Amino acid sequence: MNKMKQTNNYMFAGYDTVELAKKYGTPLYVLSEESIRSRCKEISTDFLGKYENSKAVYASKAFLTMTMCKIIESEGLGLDVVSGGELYTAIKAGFPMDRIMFHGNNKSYDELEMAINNEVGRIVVDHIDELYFIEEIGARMDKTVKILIRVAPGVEGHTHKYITTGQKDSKFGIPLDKVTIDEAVSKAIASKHIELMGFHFHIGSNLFENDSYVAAVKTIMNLYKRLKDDFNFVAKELNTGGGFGIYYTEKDCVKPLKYFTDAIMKAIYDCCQELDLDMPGVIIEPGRWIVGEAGITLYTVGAVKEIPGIRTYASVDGGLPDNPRPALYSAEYKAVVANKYGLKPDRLATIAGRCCETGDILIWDLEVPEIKRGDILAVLSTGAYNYSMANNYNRIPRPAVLLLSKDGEKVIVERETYEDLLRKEVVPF
Ligand SMILES: Cc1ncc(COP(=O)(O)O)c(C=O)c1O
Ligand SMILES: N[C@@H](CCCC[NH3+])C(=O)O
Repeated sequence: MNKMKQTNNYMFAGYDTVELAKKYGTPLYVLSEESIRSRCKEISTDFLGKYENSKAVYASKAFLTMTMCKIIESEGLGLDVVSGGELYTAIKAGFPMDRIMFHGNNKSYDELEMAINNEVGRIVVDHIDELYFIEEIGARMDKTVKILIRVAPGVEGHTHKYITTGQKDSKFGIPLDKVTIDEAVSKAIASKHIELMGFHFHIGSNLFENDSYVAAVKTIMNLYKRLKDDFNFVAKELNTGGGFGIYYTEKDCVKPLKYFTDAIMKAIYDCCQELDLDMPGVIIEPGRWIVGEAGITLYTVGAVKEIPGIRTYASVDGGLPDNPRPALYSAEYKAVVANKYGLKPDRLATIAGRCCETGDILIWDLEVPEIKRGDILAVLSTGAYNYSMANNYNRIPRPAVLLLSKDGEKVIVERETYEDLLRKEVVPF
């Protein structure tokens, strides 16, 4: 760590990123432990501490390692997992199973068995078949399983269409029509091995407005009222999902957590008053909001190609394999030339990834100072859905993950090697 040195180098979490690139190589995912923890603390003060019976679970799909489980555990949050692999990571990290929320639109029977055997806190049922599976497994293991039912509330989040989930025409959740809901609820309440705690919705990801949350809350609270009248069923919980947007570029009009959570809580409270219902315990599930801005990715610039009168491409030593988001969702990022941080940007460069894929462009028309081979580029806000969505396209090994804190720097995931790429191969002749 070198806080005092006069340098043009970009500092992140108190560390000189150019030194980090030299020491650990590139591409390199770098995470600030303090930033992650400070987001968790904001959840504690502005949501958990403010509203009785509230819970927050971190959506681990955004970024999950055993170290992350430890951080989340120590901050008092729960964990949303969507697969046996995510659950296994949590188990291996010793994460308290009663704080796990197990999701998934197509959980396998084996995954449900694994979840029930490990006594996860809640299973979020996404399809009516799961109720039959849970009942059967619960009976066999002699356990009662607490569940929520996920519904698609028929609300569209304003975000990329690949990351909206709350609309009626969605693969997620049980359709909200009366026949289907009534079948699910009667099955759940009749079961000796299921305890229905309430419902769940998740509208979409990277949202900047609270209106769709409020609309979804109203829909579900009206459902709670109807279920109370028709089944004498009182929902104890409501899980309103995650999806709070973060800062990627100047275009993003970021709001504090409480902009979302206060609106959600007010809408629930108002509905309870109006419909004569008890306040349910409310759960939120942020992923990106906790870890997204806490991460950056460092690259080394290689080939710089100027096409006169058209554009300059600066290719880096990573791209689509460590960050598929621009190719998948046209996601936009900001970046700085880390070794020239003090210099005024006076030209444009398009940051290209190294894959054999025309669409492997990380950033179009980034404002930069002179950029050349050997420069270090820091792409910002890459903490969420970068490492977790990384792949080995073109047989490119995945980068290491470095965690920075006041106590020092720690490699929490080692860089993959070429041998790792061959590890599961079997040559039959
Ligand atoms: C069920 C569920 N909860 C929470 C999240 C977390 O989303 P985000 O990372 O946008 O907060 C997701 C992903 O969109 C999700 O599918
Ligand atoms: N992978 C998406 C987010 C998906 C959220 C999960 N439902 C992204 O990178 O933006």
